[in-house]
Amino acid sequence: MELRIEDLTVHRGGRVAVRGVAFAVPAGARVALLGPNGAGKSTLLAAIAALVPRTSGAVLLDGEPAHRLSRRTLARRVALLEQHADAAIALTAAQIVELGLLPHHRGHRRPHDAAGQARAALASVGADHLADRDWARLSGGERQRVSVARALAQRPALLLLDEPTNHLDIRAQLETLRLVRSRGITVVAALHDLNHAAAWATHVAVLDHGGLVAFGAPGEVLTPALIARVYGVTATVLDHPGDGRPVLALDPTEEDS
Ligand SMILES: Nc1ncnc2c1ncn2[C@@H]1O[C@H](COP(=O)(O)OP(=O)(O)OP(=O)(O)O)[C@@H](O)[C@H]1O
Repeated sequence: MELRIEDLTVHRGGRVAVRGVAFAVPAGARVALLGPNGAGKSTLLAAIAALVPRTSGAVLLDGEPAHRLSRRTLARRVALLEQHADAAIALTAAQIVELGLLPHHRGHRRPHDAAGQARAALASVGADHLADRDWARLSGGERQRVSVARALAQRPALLLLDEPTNHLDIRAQLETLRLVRSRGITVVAALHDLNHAAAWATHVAVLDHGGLVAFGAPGEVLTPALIARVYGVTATVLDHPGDGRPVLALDPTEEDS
């Protein structure tokens, strides 16, 4: 799905959280959404999914304004993995994943192979062993894997991920990013790890105080000057000895250390 964001402004709690953001990516792009805490990443993701109202501007999904689509149509096309999953739900992991199939139900009928689809989605994130466990009793990382499975079970054309590697061990982080890449769908992921962004994304969008301060290919955007300006961190960009992709070595700047 092609994603186009036009001059998008969003208020939260009476303050501007996203300010005049505009960028466009073709179908199949992987966008790493970067920026310090409070920069507006979660708000932008929620606004793309039309879960928070826009103040002005537009989100176009394959050219159609998202705010004109019905909830059900949106849910069939766009999945959002939120940052903080609600733990207080009395369902098993498999039942949580089945919730991802809801937009594809016909009327009130659940697909006949819903359980199989849920198990397959769990298996794809290496979490089939969790299927019958209580969601509320899973560890943070286990819950994160199940949430990714639920989002994939939704079969979206646009996948929005808010810190998808949160709580995951390093292997699970890399596998999760590889898994969503293998789907070939458009993905926008808020990330804090600049090296994950450099290795995984086709495009990088950097937010600061709600505004878009840089957008482009990772190698063009993730410069020491940009990283110092936005994060107050000294970066040295190295070439990965294997494939030459940029690898960032990071240190706090003098005044922040
Ligand atoms: N529900 C809300 N009500 C009021 N203000 C909010 C709400 N959610 C976010 N904000 C404010 O909007 C701004 C952007 O927050 P947002 O969560 O989008 O940032 P973020 O880049 O995702 O941050 P983080 O990296 O810490 O998750 C912040 O100033 C935040 O305090």
